[in-house]
Amino acid sequence: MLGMKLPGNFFLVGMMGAGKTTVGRALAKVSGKVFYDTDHEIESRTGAKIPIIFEVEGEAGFRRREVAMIKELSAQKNIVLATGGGAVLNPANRAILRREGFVIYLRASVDELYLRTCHDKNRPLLQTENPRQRLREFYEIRDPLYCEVADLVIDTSRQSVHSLLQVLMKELELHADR
Ligand SMILES: Nc1ncnc2c1ncn2[C@@H]1O[C@H](COP(=O)(O)OP(=O)(O)O)[C@@H](O)[C@H]1O
Ligand SMILES: O=C(O)C1=C[C@@H](OP(=O)(O)O)[C@@H](O)[C@H](O)C1
Ligand SMILES: [Mg+2]
Repeated sequence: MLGMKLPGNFFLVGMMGAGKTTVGRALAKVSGKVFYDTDHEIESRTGAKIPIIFEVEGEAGFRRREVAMIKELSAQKNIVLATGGGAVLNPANRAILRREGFVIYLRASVDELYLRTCHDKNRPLLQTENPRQRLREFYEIRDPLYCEVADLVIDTSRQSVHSLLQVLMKELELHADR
């Protein structure tokens, strides 16, 4: 399984805490692709962390940077790209992701997403009095959008990153054979 060559780009979508960044980095390693994370690229280009960008430019400013970054990165070949959870809200992003690569939706329950994100202060949209409720509201809106763009849906609840990777590689091999 290690080092398996699979063609094209893999794009990871899903809610905050789904594991896009973590699983994406590991997937790039085993599939021999270059890893990018839109949030990390935006941070390194601006020299500012996501919460600061939200504070200075608002969510709208961040979303403008996000769509520009997705356009730029998705033009590359043979990459794994972890998107931010809100990327699918923009129809332009959905069209690009569908067109330029194989889209993997990492799904998780709201309870699990909450447990994975509640100690992290770097997600400005969850810095509210009731982050679990916020996640629930986002899930309602976004789950259909993730499904709309996905070529593959993987349930990540109660699955370790290691076992997810094995499931993922098996599924990707099957898809590559088709
Ligand atoms: N399958 C998993 N099981 C348990 N914890 C996970 C899993 N995937 C990711 N995590 C943890 O959840 C947190 C959020 O993961 P991250 O990769 O940043 O998610 P995302 O990029 O989708 O917001 C991290 O602390 C990560 O280690
Ligand atoms: O869901 C969202 O709207 C966001 C998700 C974050 O990325 P992760 O999904 O990697 O946490 C980051 O892009 C920003 O805080 C907004
Ligand atoms: Mg991430």
